[in-house]
Amino acid sequence: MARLEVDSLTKSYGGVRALSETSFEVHAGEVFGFVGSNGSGKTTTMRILLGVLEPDSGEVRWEGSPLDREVRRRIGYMPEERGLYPRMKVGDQLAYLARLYGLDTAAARDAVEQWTARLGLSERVGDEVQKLSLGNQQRVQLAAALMHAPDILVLDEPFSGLDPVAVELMSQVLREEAARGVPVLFSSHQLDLVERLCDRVGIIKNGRMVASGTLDQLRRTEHPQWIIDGPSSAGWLNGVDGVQVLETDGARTTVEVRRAGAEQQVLQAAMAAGPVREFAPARPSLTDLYRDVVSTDDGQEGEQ
Ligand SMILES: Nc1ncnc2c1ncn2[C@@H]1O[C@H](COP(=O)(O)OP(=O)(O)OP(=O)(O)O)[C@@H](O)[C@H]1O
Repeated sequence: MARLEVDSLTKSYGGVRALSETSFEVHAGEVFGFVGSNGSGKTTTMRILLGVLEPDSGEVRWEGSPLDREVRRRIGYMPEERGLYPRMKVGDQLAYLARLYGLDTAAARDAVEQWTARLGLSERVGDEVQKLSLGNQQRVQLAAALMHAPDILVLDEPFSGLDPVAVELMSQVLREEAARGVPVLFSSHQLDLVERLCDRVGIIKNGRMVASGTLDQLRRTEHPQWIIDGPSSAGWLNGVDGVQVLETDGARTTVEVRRAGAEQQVLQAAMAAGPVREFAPARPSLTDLYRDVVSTDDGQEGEQ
């Protein structure tokens, strides 16, 4: 299957190490969410993908071969610093970019019409970009990335600052592009949105990819969590070894099980103390998983 492979990228800016052996893959037809704190290396990775920045070592491959100029022309990119000409009209701007990507005049006109309609910009085609709201400028930026029906989509924080309707529209468009077979890579700090939209997620910390996979793969941690809705105060747990209480809220208790099979003893202890209404594995959200992964002290803090 076609895939975009980011293989062991390392990059420093002077003395600042931005990326350390960062690796991950985005498969054709999947939406991949790239998350990490400010300054963790997402934009640097994307710029290397685009070829505007050279890595110190490592490479990026598409269908098994290093990315060359031809493949890079087939990438649709939405940069973090939105690169539109403020005084140019929306339609002219998009047509101009489409021509740069090699479309002829008629194909460029069709692409402008198609994408301005799809992104709710038909009424704005004749307006100068600078007269649009920031959210609408972002829609134009997405249209610009899609003009040439790209083979790969790379979007740096495409959702930041969008209202819920625009978020929904952009999410649909990204899913449609993935359904067309395009690998879609985007960065975001909106973890609930990433959880809803993505097939797989990569978490980067201090320039290192510290976790990647589907949500279920990320949830399969060494220490599963269980929720018990039953006897209150969790005092009944005293005496069960290999279990840590993470949260207790009256009758509802969440525990982390650190010894294989200990959850059965948790259940027995709970039932011995009173009626149990629910006993189930917890499904941590991406926000929970992210907090765990990012707060783990891996000794890399401050590494140069
Ligand atoms: N042009 C540059 N010169 C020097 N340092 C840089 C430059 N660009 C990025 N950095 C540093 O590299 C590290 C990674 O930055 P990068 O912009 O890739 O992070 P990011 O994950 O995209 O952050 P954000 O979520 O804030 O956009 C940071 O420490 C940043 O300060």
